[in-house]
Amino acid sequence: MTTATSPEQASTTAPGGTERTDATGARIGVVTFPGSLDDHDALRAVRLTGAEAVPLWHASQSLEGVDAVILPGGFSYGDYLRCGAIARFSPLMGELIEAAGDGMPVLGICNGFQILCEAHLLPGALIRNDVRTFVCRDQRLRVETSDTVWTRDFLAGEEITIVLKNGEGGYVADAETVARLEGEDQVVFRYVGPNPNGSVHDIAGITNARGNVVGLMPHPEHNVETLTSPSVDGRRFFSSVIGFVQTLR
Ligand SMILES: NC(=O)CC[C@H](N)C(=O)O
Repeated sequence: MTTATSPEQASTTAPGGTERTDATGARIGVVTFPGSLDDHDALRAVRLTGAEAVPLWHASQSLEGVDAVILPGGFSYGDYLRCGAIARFSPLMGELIEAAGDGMPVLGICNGFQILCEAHLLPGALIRNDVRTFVCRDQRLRVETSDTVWTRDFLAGEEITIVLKNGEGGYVADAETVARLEGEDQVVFRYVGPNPNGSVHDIAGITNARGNVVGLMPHPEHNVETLTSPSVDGRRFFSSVIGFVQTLR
């Protein structure tokens, strides 16, 4: 356990640890699948914003009492079949689907978003970028709604910069689903400027109807420190959910 008195100080703890920062009392789990890449950055971002970061293993059947869960980016199961198609059947996903149904906050980042779609916690699918190449860039986004547990600390209409890096980021869904997402305020993020991957309606991220499950292709966990990033806009994803968890206490 760290004796840090601020989230900044708490960020000096080693990656992968479970130290409680005591800054907020929130416990946020990050699931590691075989092939996950960004789990350590997600754990670090959680600590940096003042919550306890809890590493969760995909083959476990316990969410260890966490308040919220992040499915991180990467290449789970080597992207075989389709991105996220195998990870969706990991034992922990059964627990996660049940917990999400009960209102637990769940954030899927890139490969995590792909897994959430494969698990039908979010509608639609992610397909190969229309440019047929892996895209990696600082991406301008518009926050379309602050009415989710992961975007409470943003203003609707605000523009932010978050890293985008994927090969299969084209969001698709049938016309009826897209109309429902648009009509029910479930499009959470939209690409600003040239569409980087062919996503329908420039959609970069969506939420379920309840606003507790959010998936997006860009990577907020990489935009939390000025040393490595042109923006720290990613921090507010984590502060949003921490604030939400605190309202439940
Ligand atoms: N950064 C990621 O999570 C990549 C996701 C997936 N492997 C893709 O290339 O689309």
